[in-house]
Amino acid sequence: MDQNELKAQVGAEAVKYVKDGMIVGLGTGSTVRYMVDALGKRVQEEGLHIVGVTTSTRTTKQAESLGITIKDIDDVDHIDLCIDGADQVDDDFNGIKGGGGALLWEKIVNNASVKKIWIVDQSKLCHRIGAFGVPVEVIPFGAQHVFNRFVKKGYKPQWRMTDDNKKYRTDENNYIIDLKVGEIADPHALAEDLIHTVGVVEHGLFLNRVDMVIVGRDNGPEVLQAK
Ligand SMILES: O=C[C@H](O)[C@H](O)[C@H](O)COP(=O)(O)O
Repeated sequence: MDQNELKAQVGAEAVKYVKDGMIVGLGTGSTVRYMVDALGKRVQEEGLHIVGVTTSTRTTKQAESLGITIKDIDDVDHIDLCIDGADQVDDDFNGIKGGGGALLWEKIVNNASVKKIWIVDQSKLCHRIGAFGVPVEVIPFGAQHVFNRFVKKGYKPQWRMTDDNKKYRTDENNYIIDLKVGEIADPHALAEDLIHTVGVVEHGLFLNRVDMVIVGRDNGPEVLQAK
């Protein structure tokens, strides 16, 4: 199976966990896109009643176009189930997210969710996260100083750029700096350091934040439960 088929496979598998009446957190990314399509199909064909809370304007647009009711996160008091993608997941279920720039809203939705599922194709699994750069969302004011600080710390920062060579802007109009740190020996220590850096809004290290990972494999989806 090619990567897109694996993404479609886990997208279809994940929506089986959505039950009538649920408030569902909808992640962002190319894998989630398949999941939202599959969820839209259930809404249209089975009359499934759910409310979605999205993690990006992209996902809002897609979900609404499929007839999924969307509410603002502050108009719900909790989210029953969040289904999101990830860029890397390690043996301890630590993840890196934010390859699509949605890490801030994703972490807020993750925080408000009772149950959390990630959907990934098999290429995303690793022993230690870090080969995929860690995205860090920073406010524009003084962002170059934050960048310079990361250089001094040896975090090998790179500005996230758009195709037309402008600094990428998130849904909150912030910048993203990707840290090309390589395999991370202590992700908790790095997370602590990043979140205490003035100017940093959030980072893409998602540690102890998932209950189940559905992995797309050639012989069918594999469900991994967090210990
Ligand atoms: O900001 C984007 C999200 O964290 C995505 O869930 C993550 O980057 C994985 O995306 P994809 O399914 O496209 O690989």
